Amino acid sequence: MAAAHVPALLRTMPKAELHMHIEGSLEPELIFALAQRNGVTLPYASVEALRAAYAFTDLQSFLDIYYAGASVLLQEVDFYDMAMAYLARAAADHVVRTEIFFDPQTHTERGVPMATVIHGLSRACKDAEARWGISAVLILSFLRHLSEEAAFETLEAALPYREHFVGIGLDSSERGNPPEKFERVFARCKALGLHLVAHAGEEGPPAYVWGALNALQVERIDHGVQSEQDPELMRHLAATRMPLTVCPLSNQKLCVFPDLRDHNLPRLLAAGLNVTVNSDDPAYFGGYVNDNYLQLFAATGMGAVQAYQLARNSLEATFASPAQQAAWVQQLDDCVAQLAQAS
Ligand SMILES: Nc1ncnc2[nH]cnc12
Ligand SMILES: [Zn+2]
Repeated sequence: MAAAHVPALLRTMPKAELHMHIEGSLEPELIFALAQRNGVTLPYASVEALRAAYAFTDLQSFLDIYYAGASVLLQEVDFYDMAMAYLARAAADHVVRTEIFFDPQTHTERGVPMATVIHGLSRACKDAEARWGISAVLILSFLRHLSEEAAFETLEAALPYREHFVGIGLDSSERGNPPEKFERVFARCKALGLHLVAHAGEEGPPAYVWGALNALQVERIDHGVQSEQDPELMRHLAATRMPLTVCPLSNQKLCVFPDLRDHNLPRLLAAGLNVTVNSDDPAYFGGYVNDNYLQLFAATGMGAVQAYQLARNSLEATFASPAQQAAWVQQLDDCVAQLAQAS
């Protein structure tokens, strides 16, 4: 396929998004609308002033603003509206499957009931599937700057709503909060039949990726870009085809890589790792999933072969059934064949 057709392929190919925090999809306009609806006073005078504060130096500088933004979410309809706005964008980007993180502790700590959070998000997932045909499921994420005891309490509070989420994750401040801190709660979740994923190797060392694999027994690594510092880990990730949910624009905005041109995704892919492309917190990092693909490919010069591989990896790394995955891969193959014919 000619290089000129690669952007069209990136835009239209069926893909899965496996690393997106729903609270990170809150656009400044929606933050202000929800603040007004709920009578919440924001420490920013306008949408523009809020957006101007999105100049991050590292993960923590982002998390401080991200948690402040989430403070406008109070009612079930707020969670519903936020998720529907994201799902409309994802469907427009030809996302056929999204596995959405949510951070219940960010809300329950402010007195919002677990049922309010989960019912609002879950209803949006169902309505989006009916309206746009997108398959959407939820992953409950524990905040790693809080204790394992707090994670256990959160799990207990969420279990009455077990049918509304497919797995659990681990996010927030990585440095100083190694995976081993959550070994027992992950073991309990595994026994409950939940899927397991964790952020590791975003800013933290390769030892945290090993910890997520060995102590937490995860099925995917979220980020994992620091794995490149450990050749043995690279060989292990390649040999096991462990999926890595990489987020290029996030890594650029949080200064993990100085520029998208320096991003190591092309090298990870060339080394045989099972890499996928995702948006992380699209409202804060300047783009949804197609923006991540388009900007990364423009910066690194990757082509159609890599585009196909990344989309296929994403579909096959979902928690959907093998038959469903195969049907999506067939859609991907049809899309590539159609574009090749037209070019
Ligand atoms: N990139 C990220 N890393 C860790 N926790 C997060 N929560 C939302 N986005 C995150
Ligand atoms: Zn993340």
